[in-house]
Amino acid sequence: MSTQASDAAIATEHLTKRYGERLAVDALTLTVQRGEVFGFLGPNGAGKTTTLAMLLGLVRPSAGRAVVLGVDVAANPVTALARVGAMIEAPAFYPYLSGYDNLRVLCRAGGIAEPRIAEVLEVVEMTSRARERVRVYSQGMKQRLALAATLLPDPELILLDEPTNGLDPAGTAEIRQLIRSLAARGRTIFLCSHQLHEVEQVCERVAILKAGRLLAEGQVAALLQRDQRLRVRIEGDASEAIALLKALPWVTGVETAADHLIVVTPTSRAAELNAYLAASGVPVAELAPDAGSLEDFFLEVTGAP
Ligand SMILES: Nc1ncnc2c1ncn2[C@@H]1O[C@H](COP(=O)(O)OP(=O)(O)OP(=O)(O)O)[C@@H](O)[C@H]1O
Repeated sequence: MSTQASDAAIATEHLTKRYGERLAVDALTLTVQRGEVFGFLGPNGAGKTTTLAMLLGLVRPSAGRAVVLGVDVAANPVTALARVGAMIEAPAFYPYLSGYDNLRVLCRAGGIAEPRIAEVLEVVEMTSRARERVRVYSQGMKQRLALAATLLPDPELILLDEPTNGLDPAGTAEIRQLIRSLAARGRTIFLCSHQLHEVEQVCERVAILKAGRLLAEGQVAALLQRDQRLRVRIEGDASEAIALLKALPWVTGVETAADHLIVVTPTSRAAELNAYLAASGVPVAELAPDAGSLEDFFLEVTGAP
């Protein structure tokens, strides 16, 4: 194992899971650095849950391996997972007990000292509602309590599978804020989600999986080439502008969108491009970096409709 892999929060090497003929995860090699918020994306059936299950030692890989916080999961599951917390399914709490008492049950089962409960309730901002029965909690409050339960043993690495499932926009924003605050406290977050907009807002890096295979991995900004695309709006007919732009050696592409052009060029060229078009008699009505969305990129690489 390389030094880089042993320092990483998660390092998988050719991690593979085969169910009979079906390759659920196909030689996945992935590194998540400590302290990162990493997004793990893919359409239904891509292999995300199977990967999570292998990271948690719940499913045995057919080949390859998973190293979590420097420890091989298959060889030393107890050591590897001691500092890992996971929120995988909709949480099951006792509805007739308070949030606090539910956490107390978990503390007893896990040998965790009770003062820790107040700390995690504070983190998820549930202190004021902790004495109420879970039965009266909203979905968002239940999710926050689930996150509090995940945080009880003070995990260094937190795996979250669709943590905002079933939440309204306000609940989603709260969880997003929580993820940010956990990252600010130095935790590593591995976030599986279909909510591309959400992933884009909290993750520095993402990996996109389809049919078990890694299609793309990298910094969100780099994948979206945010520094490489300018959005240019020309009043009226744009054909002359297109011809002029295509003639420039530092423009590598011009795409026509609904009411504007996307010019593939370093965004640092914006002023130069503006001056060039104006000098050629084509005034520019609007010029801005093009913020492509992760959703567009996702659909592009996964080939979804
Ligand atoms: N226990 C199993 N036995 C057989 N096939 C399985 C098993 N678990 C998963 N699969 C198959 O492996 C593939 C990957 O499934 P997985 O649940 O990991 O995908 P996913 O990305 O989590 O999808 P979703 O977003 O729908 O949860 C799918 O084709 C699935 O049918």
